[in-house]
Amino acid sequence: MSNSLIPIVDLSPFFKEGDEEGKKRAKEIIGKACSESGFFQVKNHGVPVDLMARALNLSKTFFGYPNQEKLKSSPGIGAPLPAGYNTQRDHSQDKNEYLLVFPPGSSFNVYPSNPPEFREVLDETFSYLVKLGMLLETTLNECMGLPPNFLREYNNDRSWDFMIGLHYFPATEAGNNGLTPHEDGNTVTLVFQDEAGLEVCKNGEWILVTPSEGTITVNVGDAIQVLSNNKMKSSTHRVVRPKGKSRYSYGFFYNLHGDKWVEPLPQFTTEIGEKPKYRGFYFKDYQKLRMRNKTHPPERPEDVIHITHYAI
Ligand SMILES: O=C(O)CCC(=O)C(=O)O
Ligand SMILES: [Fe+2]
Repeated sequence: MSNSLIPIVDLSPFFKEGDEEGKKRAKEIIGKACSESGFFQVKNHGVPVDLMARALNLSKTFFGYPNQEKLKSSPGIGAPLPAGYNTQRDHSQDKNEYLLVFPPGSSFNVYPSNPPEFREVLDETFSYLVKLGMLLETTLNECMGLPPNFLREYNNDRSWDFMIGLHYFPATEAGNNGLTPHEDGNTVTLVFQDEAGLEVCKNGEWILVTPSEGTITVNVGDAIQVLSNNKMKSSTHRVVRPKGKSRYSYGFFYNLHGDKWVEPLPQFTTEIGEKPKYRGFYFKDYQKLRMRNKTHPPERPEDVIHITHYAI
């Protein structure tokens, strides 16, 4: 396993005037990656590298606290997803604990009060990742050949974006699963990690994403796959826990507001004479079904809800 199959895209041309050639090159790599595996990495992405390192270090400190302290930030009710500190149920195959936050200022958020600077760093990291999500969405818009700003205008409400700080327990004799193979439901996910463990499926093979400082991995989610009628691929990935050490990561989910209607766009169906491969749905219904997979894991794996639930 190696990650030479996962392209690393230099985004610096998007942060300076004039480098049209550099932008074009980056877009070509991104377009190809999104239509093949739905997965690539980015560097020079505008998110300060030292901020990413601080966020990882602070989450290490937080998850190292006794449960009593962590449980002080247990989720309230009413949010689309449980904001705050969460553990997996004992029988869950996913062996991690996590802290979930919505955008800075969201009334759903339940921040830990310790370590004291954690809240500010979470908010700052979130704000940078939103900007990166927007840049990648604009790039995808172009790769998909959509009218300028189409995705930006469709996905114009940022209140359902969320970020999770994850702590995976070290692998044991009993198993090394961290997260079972899955696709993300949203539009675009950004991940950074301190230890290897994230693997992506390409042509039926699992490829390890080796962490390198300052690099962010990007994967396309189900919403883009549906809108593009499968032109873009929602990446299948999993997390394998390393032996003898904990693993920390952040996942940022550039999302859709729950009231958005998701269905294959005419550009990928009627306008080119192709049948839609999915029926339409409200995003909140899909997100709820996916959350239920976690809170009430079905006994039979075939009963876990995936995007195929809406396939025609
Ligand atoms: O922890 C990671 O590296 C990936 C997390 C992930 O895939 C997810 O939360 O959906
Ligand atoms: Fe994921």
